Amino acid sequence: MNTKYLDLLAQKYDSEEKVVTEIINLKAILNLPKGTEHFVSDLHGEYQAFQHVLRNGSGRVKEKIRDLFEGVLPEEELNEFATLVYYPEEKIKLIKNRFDNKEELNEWYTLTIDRMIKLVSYASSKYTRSKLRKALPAQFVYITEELLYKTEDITNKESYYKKIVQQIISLGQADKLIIGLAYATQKLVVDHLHVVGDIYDRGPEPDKIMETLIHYPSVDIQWGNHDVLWIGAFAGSKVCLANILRICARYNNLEIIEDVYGINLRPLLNLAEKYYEDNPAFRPKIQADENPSNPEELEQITKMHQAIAMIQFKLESSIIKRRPYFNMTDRLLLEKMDMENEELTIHGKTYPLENTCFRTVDKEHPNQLLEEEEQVIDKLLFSIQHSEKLARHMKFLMKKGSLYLKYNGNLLIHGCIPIDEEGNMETMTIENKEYAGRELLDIFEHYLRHSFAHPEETDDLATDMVWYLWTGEYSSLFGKREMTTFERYFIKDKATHKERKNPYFYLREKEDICRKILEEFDMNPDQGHIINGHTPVKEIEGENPIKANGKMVVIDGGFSKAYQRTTGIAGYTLLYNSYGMQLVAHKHFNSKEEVLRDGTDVLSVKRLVDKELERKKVLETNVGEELLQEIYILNSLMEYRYMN
Ligand SMILES: O=P(O)(O)OC[C@H]1O[C@](O)(COP(=O)(O)O)[C@@H](O)[C@@H]1O
Ligand SMILES: [Mn+2]
Repeated sequence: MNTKYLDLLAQKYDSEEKVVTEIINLKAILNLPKGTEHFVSDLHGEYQAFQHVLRNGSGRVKEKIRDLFEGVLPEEELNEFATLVYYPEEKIKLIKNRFDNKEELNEWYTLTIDRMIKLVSYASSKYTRSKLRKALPAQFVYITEELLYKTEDITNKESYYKKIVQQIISLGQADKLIIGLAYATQKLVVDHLHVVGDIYDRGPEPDKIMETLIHYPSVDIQWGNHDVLWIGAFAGSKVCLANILRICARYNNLEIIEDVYGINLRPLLNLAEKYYEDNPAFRPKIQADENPSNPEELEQITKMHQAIAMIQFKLESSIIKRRPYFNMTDRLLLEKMDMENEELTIHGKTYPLENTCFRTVDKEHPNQLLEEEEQVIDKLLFSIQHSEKLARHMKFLMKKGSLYLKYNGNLLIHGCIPIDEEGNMETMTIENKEYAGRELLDIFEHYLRHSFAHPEETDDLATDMVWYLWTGEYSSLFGKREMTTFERYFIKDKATHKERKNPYFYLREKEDICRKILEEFDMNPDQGHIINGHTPVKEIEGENPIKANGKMVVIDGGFSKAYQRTTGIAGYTLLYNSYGMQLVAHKHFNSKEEVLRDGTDVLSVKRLVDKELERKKVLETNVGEELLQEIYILNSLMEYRYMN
């Protein structure tokens, strides 16, 4: 091994003891049970629901509480205690209101601190002391450790500990300690978070989800089609930009653009006011439980929605033309339609067009942007590329994200692996070279990263490719033959709205197909699973999220409120701990306030995906591999520095 490197390392480990201690520490960690992985997907801006799932660890917190206190505490108190762990600040306030005097409150403090200490101690039992210490509230590490010893039954010290707790209470620190311990529990029940795509679009607060992820100790992201749309917009793709604005208008979420990311929509509004009117097809979808905006505002949004949709359709045409191998010429709908008679022929059938808004479309050159439209989209692009907050969020998406991930033997991917009816990898020719399977995904990712690194390029292949990932036939994120956005706005007949799915979506029910895909990615098909998001599992219709004899798990049950009617539940999440995998189905989440008030929890049916015969250790995980490498290096340092 390079001695320069070892010399450098010796600055950190400057004594024999330090090296030895670290080696022993790492070896000990290798033999601990593997940490719990938590998988979520398709969050779609639903920050509150996501927070809830994070805070309850998909039911892990409740499970630990049950293990400790079931039969000891009545159900109501169990629930109340669980809620305290999820939302400690708010719950403490509510509980405190209940007491008439200090004595009662102090009694509650004493009891609660004791329970919290038991819970933290139990939740940390499979981790090292050092890990526990990191999870504890910094200012209370020493005190908490003292209290934790108590649970190891040193009864003659009883009064000493009572004193500590009393001191904490009388010094006014009890709230802080309880809050700190609650968060420590949340941190301890989950070791690593995987977000299997689609953080953005439809719901109101994707930015807050991003902030949460940025501050989360251990996380990775597999990009979803909606996420790459945002990345594309930031990386210079005007058509991706038009799409994100269109979706925000459609879901009445333009605040994200204006207020959160600070993008000025005035130019778009001016254009919209000039050319568009109210139009039922472009009124935003408003959830029944949300306050509708005032009528004037709704009309403005409806107009902007049309303005940006038309810009999108025009911009798409230029890409389709300059990239013949995207194989999308049948999507050149603006030139295919008969403007005079307001008709469009698709797959040999002619349909009337309704709710049209084609005032900016020139019959001779239907794909041509008006100069005004061009100026608007340029201004918007400038503005979006100069949003500091968006830059921070997009950089994080790039840093922690990838198109697919191999992690602890499983293959995580948002959408699909494009295959044909026989289950063979589909081939796409890009610049005269053929790509399929894993190579295709790798080249997609290569282009996406290139585009991100060159935001000044707006119509090179890499930038166009990001849009292809959003909507192309062989995109591993989209997985459908075409996106029928145009038809959904302008054609009544729902048959034209259907988007034909890649055969992957029915073939993934078969074990041999899943095994083949795992092999394509050099993974062990006996051990591995494929974990997908992207397509809502319709529990209502009896669809099973566990497919292919357990080789395939689909965890999109729809955090997105807009989709809960079709799924019947509010999302699946997956847990993978040392005992195996568990799928958790979440019931509809209304609000944090409801949980706080009623102690109701969106709890969670479990189904076993897989059960390890022997408890899995850190040694057998990705982290374990890294630790082994570290041990190897430390051993080299030991020999080089201290053993001769
Ligand atoms: O429900 P909306 O807003 O019409 O969006 C539908 C579009 O969203 C998509 O389903 C993609 O979004 P998902 O990744 O969430 O499925 C497209 O296939 C479809 O055209
Ligand atoms: Mn998706």
